[in-house]
Amino acid sequence: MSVLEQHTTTRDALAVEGLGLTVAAREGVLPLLADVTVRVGRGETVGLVGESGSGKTLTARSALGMLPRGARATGRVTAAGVDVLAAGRTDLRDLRRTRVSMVFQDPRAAINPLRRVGDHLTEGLRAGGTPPREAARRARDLLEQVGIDDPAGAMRRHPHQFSGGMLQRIMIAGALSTEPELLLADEPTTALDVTTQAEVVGVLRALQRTHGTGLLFVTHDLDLAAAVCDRIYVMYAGRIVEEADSASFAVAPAHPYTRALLDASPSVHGDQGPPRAIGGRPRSLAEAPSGCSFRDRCPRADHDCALGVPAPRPHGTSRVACLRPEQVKP
Ligand SMILES: Nc1ncnc2c1ncn2[C@@H]1O[C@H](COP(=O)(O)OP(=O)(O)OP(=O)(O)O)[C@@H](O)[C@H]1O
Repeated sequence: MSVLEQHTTTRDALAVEGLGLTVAAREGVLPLLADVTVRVGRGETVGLVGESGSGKTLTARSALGMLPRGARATGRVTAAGVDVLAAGRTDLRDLRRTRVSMVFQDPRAAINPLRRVGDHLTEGLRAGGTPPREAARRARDLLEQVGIDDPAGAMRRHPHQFSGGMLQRIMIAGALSTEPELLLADEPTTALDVTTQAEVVGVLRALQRTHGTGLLFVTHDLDLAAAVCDRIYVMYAGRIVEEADSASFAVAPAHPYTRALLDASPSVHGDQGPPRAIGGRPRSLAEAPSGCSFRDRCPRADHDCALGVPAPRPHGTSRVACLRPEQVKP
């Protein structure tokens, strides 16, 4: 059986199970991710949040088999039914072309400026065997769905003729053109102003729901994650430290790191006074202390936290990797 055929109707759009990632560096083997487990159901929106360098992008890219050069991976990554870490080049190419798409932070960096928008939008479909006329019709439909006026005219224009927000809408249309099972959106609105951000997120969510696509939404913006996602994973130093549904995430964070992130966020923490920056600086997995990686920045840490990496365990409606979780509010 080909790896492309290893699917059932009930499987998740994405299952990252115990993913570990290392790269060879001058100073030796450098760990980047450890025991990362992330699941995205079909049609579900799942957030991946954490400070810069926590491993969000590496985790998202693993779904496409886009690992850093020379990286060694352990664990299992199944995206749209494909065993990504075991898949060969052809299977990975097919996966990226039709079943899993990605929207990046900066649309201008992700589109060829010399090609017309229509060529960009139809290439995935044409590569999958859709006749050119049909591909063009589907692309115009999608442009209409993402709110682009005069879709036929837009198809003939070049990227520089659109604003950043409009171009990101076009990228979203392109990413969903092949009706993928999974969409990876890595900080898709960070480069946009706040009003445009809200519009683009609205478009993304509406289309994702219509198409039943699983969405992994990578962001450092907790407000946005809480507003957009069904469930949220919190990453710190290359590990998942908490998994929560978005309703309990903001009101009852379980991991002290999640609490600290919320306290540092301008508005999620509501009426608890001005934002408080997290003391110390974020660690990479390689430089994290032994035991719990967050313990040198954690107000609740004690000597037990140095003894080993806490295993994730249920806590209220969340799962948390902490020996001293926050009190869950009733
Ligand atoms: N090819 C590589 N070689 C060595 N280290 C790497 C490589 N790629 C990423 N890293 C390191 O792995 C860690 C996680 O990187 P990643 O890009 O996933 O973080 P992130 O959470 O997405 O951060 P940001 O929000 O800044 O994009 C960082 O410390 C980064 O420097």
